[in-house]
Amino acid sequence: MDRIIIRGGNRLTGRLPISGAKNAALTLLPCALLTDEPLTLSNLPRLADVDGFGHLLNQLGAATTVEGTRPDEFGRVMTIRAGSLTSTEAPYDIVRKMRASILVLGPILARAGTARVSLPGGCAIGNRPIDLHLKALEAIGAELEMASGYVRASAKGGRLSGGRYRFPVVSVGATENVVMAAVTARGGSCIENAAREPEIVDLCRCLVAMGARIEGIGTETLEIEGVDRLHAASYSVMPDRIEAGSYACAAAITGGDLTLTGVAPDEMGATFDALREAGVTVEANGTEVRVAADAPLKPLTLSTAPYPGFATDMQAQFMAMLTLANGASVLTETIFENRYMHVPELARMGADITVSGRTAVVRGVEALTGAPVMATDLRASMSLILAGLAAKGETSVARVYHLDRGYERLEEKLSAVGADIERVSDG
Ligand SMILES: CC(=O)N[C@H]1[C@@H](OP(=O)(O)OP(=O)(O)OC[C@H]2O[C@@H](n3ccc(=O)[nH]c3=O)[C@H](O)[C@@H]2O)O[C@H](CO)[C@@H](O)[C@@H]1O
Ligand SMILES: C=C(OP(=O)(O)O)C(=O)O
Repeated sequence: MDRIIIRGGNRLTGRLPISGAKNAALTLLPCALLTDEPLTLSNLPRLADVDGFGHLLNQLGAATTVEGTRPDEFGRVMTIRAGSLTSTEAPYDIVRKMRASILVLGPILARAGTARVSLPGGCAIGNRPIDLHLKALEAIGAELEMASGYVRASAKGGRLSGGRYRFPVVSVGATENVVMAAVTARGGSCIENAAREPEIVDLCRCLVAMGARIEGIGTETLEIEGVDRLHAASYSVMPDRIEAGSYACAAAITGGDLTLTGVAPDEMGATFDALREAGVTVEANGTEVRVAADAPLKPLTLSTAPYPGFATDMQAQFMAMLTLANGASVLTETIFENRYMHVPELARMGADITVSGRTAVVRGVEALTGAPVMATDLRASMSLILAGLAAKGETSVARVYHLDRGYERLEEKLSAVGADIERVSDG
């Protein structure tokens, strides 16, 4: 198993390219199941989850071809052609490893009139139920049956009817599933209290490029007019706002000066606001953003919330950064009940953090010290990398496969801007 070794203390400077967004890629890939014509996605990040999703599409009968495989290139272009579906089932083994596979439920059901998808179950960061995915699909004409850990969905008369659904709480995944299912329904749909994350906007724009009719994109009410069929399209995946935020924290925690390239600054709202509040310089110029810090960081009070609020996917990275702030910060996690697993690992590096329920109080310390630590989930892993970059001495981060789900060529990007970081394989 691989580990990442960091000898901390280097100030990061230079230009760092941002990849395509994992969380957009994983909802754009299943769109290919909605048409028998090819969907070409560019700026796809090279990540374990994207490869895994490609394999799932293959199992369902889609052919995939990939360009851009030169080792020195970032991103890839994948063309997916789902001429016909040879299977309508997403099995437990795949869904268990990659939770985003639940996002094939809506598209398979829309395309084939029936789908059988394993229930994902819990995961390290929380329970992650899918009841809202199912209720929203029911509202647009799905009939559901639960048996042996699977959900079997079918559309009355072989095609979804469309309908109205108001989410009781905002759900990114459930909004994605129901939108993909509704675009080819017989009638119209109205989805209220829909998630407004930029990744949902990316999804809707891709579907529109494929011939879907969607009004209200980027708002909490999506009006969808079902069309008989979708067609071929080419679409470029949006920049990864969480990767950009993570490297912005890397600049801040090392007192560095990084220019992030290939960013969509308008989608970075709460992350950049919080960095500025901490005293970090954030200057956007087109698709480039300079992030620089030269004074001790100020403490923050932050609470995670759906977009445009402060993203849960940034909570762990900010916590690492705030361990070195000049005072006490208060972080509240409102989306996932168990997303503080990085806390004991950061404490092993000298951080002073107290968790009580959903709230963590982070008291800034003078310095962190390197230590062997264990990654527990994707963003928790990044928080340990950030801590390691600033710590005195050597940090060894185990279970790097979590990072490989969401950060394209992390050690290469960081060493190019001055980090002393390497990946070692223990065989
Ligand atoms: C609103 C939010 O910040 N969503 C995050 C969530 O998306 P993801 O799609 O995984 O999760 P949801 O947005 O669906 O979950 C939001 C909340 O709704 C609850 N819920 C969800 C679905 C459901 O059927 N029933 C239910 O009760 C969840 O437990 C959670 O408390 O994790 C992703 C990966 O970290 C992040 O990129 C998303 O930003
Ligand atoms: C937890 C994350 O992703 P996933 O929903 O794919 O587990 C994340 O992107 O932070």
